[in-house]
Amino acid sequence: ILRGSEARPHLKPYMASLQLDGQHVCGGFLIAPQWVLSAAHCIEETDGKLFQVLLGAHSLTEPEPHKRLYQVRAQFPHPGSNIHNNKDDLLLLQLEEKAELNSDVRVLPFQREDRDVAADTVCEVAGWGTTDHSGSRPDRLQQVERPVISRDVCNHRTRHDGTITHEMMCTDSRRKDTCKGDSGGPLVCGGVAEGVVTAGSRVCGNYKKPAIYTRIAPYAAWIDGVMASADG
Ligand SMILES: O=C(O)c1[nH]c2ccc(F)cc2c1NC(=O)[C@H]1C[C@@H]1c1ccccc1
Repeated sequence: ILRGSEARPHLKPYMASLQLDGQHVCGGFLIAPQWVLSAAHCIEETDGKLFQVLLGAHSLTEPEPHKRLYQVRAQFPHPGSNIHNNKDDLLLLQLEEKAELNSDVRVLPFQREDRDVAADTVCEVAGWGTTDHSGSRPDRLQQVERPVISRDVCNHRTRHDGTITHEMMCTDSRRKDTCKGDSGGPLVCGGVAEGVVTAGSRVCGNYKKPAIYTRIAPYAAWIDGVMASADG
């Protein structure tokens, strides 16, 4: 998160850190007791290893009352996701067991109505991603508020030039922005997850390249289907 601020500890109890060998790779969030939603690009360099999911955390390193690292039983990248573009950039992770829900670990509802969030709506996004252009990595969860920009503005040829589909949305990236390591985290508007930070490589903090999110509503049926099939 560029030019944001430290989140109030444990006030975003849905936040997850996807880790490999104890290292934060991407964000994610709890959508059900045994399920975390993130971005498919995040598995590109895991060469088949499963993530571990840290829940209940504010600091990535300090001991905290409800902090717990969960093993992942299975990972389900959206079948349409690929390394060449940002399409269908969603990843579902089934935890080895149901997360223990408490004041620091909570499910976040996601939008099921497929309707664009109005431009200028101010949403919030959080993560343990880079906080400056030298690539500093924070220990504690950061957050920032960003206004939604319309798909037409985001698709302008000087911005993302027509690559933003109906299944994507954008927020203004002038100065304050998401950045590497924030991908997979939720864009929260009015207390509901509307988008997932895309994980394709992207310049951060440049107003000419707005932040891109995968809208969640268009994928509600896919999400429900995977959870139902895997839960048995
Ligand atoms: O965050 C992303 O957009 C993104 N997209 C990817 C694609 C492949 C992939 F193998 C990884 C990623 C990845 N995450 C990262 O590189 C994370 C490791 C870097 C990081 C930044 C800040 C703080 C901690 C760790």
